[in-house]
Amino acid sequence: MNLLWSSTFTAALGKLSPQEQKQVKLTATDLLFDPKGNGLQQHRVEAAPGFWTVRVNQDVRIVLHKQGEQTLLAYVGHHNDAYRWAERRKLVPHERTGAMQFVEVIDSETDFGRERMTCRGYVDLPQGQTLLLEPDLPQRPFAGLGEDQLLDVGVPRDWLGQVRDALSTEVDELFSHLPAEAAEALLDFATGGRLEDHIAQRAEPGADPFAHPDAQRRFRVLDNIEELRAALDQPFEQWAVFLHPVQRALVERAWKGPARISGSAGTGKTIVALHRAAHIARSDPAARVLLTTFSKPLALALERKRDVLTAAEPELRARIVVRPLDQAATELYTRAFSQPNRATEAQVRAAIAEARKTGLGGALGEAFLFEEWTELVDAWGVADAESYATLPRIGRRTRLGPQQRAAAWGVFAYVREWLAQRRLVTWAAIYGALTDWLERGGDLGFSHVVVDEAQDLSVAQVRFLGQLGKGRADALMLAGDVGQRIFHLPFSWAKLGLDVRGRSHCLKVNYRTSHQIRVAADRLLPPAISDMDGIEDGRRGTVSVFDGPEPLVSLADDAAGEQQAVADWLRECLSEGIEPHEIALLVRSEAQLARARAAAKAAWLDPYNAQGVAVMPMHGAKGLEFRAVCVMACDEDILPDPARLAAIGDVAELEAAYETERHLLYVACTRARDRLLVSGLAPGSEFLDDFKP
Ligand SMILES: Nc1ncnc2c1ncn2[C@@H]1O[C@H](COP(=O)(O)OP(=O)(O)OP(=O)(O)O)[C@@H](O)[C@H]1O
Repeated sequence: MNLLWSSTFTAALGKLSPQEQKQVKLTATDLLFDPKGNGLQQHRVEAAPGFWTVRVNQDVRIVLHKQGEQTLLAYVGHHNDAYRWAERRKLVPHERTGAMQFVEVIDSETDFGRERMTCRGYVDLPQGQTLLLEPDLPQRPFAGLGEDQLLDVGVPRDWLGQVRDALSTEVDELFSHLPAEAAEALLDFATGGRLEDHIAQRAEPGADPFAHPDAQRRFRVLDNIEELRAALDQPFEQWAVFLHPVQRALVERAWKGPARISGSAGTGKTIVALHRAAHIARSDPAARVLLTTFSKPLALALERKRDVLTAAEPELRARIVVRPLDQAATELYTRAFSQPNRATEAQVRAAIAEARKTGLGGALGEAFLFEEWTELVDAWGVADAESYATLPRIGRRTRLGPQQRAAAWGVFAYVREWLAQRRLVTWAAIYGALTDWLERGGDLGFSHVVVDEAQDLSVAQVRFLGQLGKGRADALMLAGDVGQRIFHLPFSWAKLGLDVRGRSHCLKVNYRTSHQIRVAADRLLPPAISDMDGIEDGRRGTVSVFDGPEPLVSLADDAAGEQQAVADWLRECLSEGIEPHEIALLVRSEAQLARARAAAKAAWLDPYNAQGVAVMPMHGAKGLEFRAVCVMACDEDILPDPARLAAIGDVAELEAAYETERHLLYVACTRARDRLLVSGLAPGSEFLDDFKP
């Protein structure tokens, strides 16, 4: 017998109480041992051929679909709900694509279409008459689409009429009844995209309908008891089991060099990175994979996800090592050389200041010299005046004449000496030494490296990774979004030896953020952003898989007013069942944290209850997600941060720094799944003009 698992079962299991979930797990495990279910009470669902129910307890039933030797865990719910679910579904391969689908039976009495004509095109006049507002009259966005076009993207034949008839006010409701591939295609079309971009792969005659890429995003074969246990233990982690066909293709692809996965926030780049690491380890028993990112909290989050993904494969887990990149580099450096004594940024700044006090550096400012040191001299390991004089100043915009370079070198030589006397090494020096060491044949200890949040790599890290990627065709994969670069100014990867041109792929389905929040956040950025190597990441054509309320912008006259507005919003979130730990208050920097804490406190009578809410600067929220987010203190003189702009030593970099501030607001807003409030003091940050429709 083959036991299959469906994403609808996962979603339904998550809605039951913990006690009921436990009982469901026991019954499901019994099924694997006793597939015929002889010891279990099973009943055919008369009105739905192929469907059966299995008794879990007095009230709860698992819905199975049986076909030959195949048993599919389809749904689970309370008695009447379970039967109703089964009675309204068919499990059939799509006639055009061949992908197995649950097709909903259309029931016009109780289902889709019933609310029609109570739509927004009408308003009530005071005297009780109704006026038709022509401009807002709902359209039928899919009326002009032909049968072939709809079948090509996976719309079931039964639903062709409903799709063509649907009014623009009904499409959200419509999508919730359609298979995901069809809903995504239609949503993209309704928001200006092309249906042709979503034509589904057609299965070969006789092919297994469950093996079709679109079927694999909702059905999974369970091979053994460990897999079933792992799936039941982590029932809500859909991402661990059901990949989008595009995600799966990228995970399993063979590359001819370093590859990059891009896509706007929430499109599953991290998920692809994780599955890629697991795929490599699975397909090559000798592989040892380093899965890395830039910060400790993000690495911890990756580690937790790795454990979920490899729960049934402990051997695999041991060969996927998760580390922040700096930690991995430190361990490698210690092994190759000795324990590094690392120089802090403050020490380097102090050395520069000292050099200038001795009269070095001419008219060049400290901020400029620090950037020149960090981005260029230190990053490239420049060791003498001659090399500096002829070094192409990649990524630096202000031109320096020979005399200015000579003056600057005086300072850098001083800093090098200052660090050497104290036996201090900078991060760039650590990465530089490792780059040279790799070039000389040093053994990394990993056969493959997968990097998440790659848009925030430093120059020295990119050089190191470039060297590492030269070894084998698919040794390196990077995931990142240039629109979320918040720590460094842009620079060319290719010029540093890391060339992903022709191997860069953009994900377009957003799993995290509601359609409404994503659309508003996308307005903060240009529709397409090119990196310094000319690779363009388009945001157009991205679709979200669910809807939610419109994001709100609230500008108050004073801090007390903002506090009140945010506290009201927090209470509203709680009244909707959102837990405190599912909410975040984000601010530009540490200095505004007190404003956020005051708002959290004001929302609760008992301030200790406020502790569950995450309050942090925007930078710290990178890679995280929450059901509800309030981005606070978006004041005119806080965002963009005037201190950061003032610290830019090279005026030619100002625009890039300004864009980075904009990215930061984008990152903060896209942490929200369902609800987003952006607040501040009037007139508010200039970026908010773009955020509003
Ligand atoms: N195939 C999938 N099925 C279900 N959920 C998914 C899938 N892929 C991604 N997700 C979910 O979507 C959310 C965003 O995914 P992820 O963090 O990988 O996106 P990202 O592109 O890395 O985002 P960011 O750029 O903001 O870091 C997560 O909650 C993740 O579990």
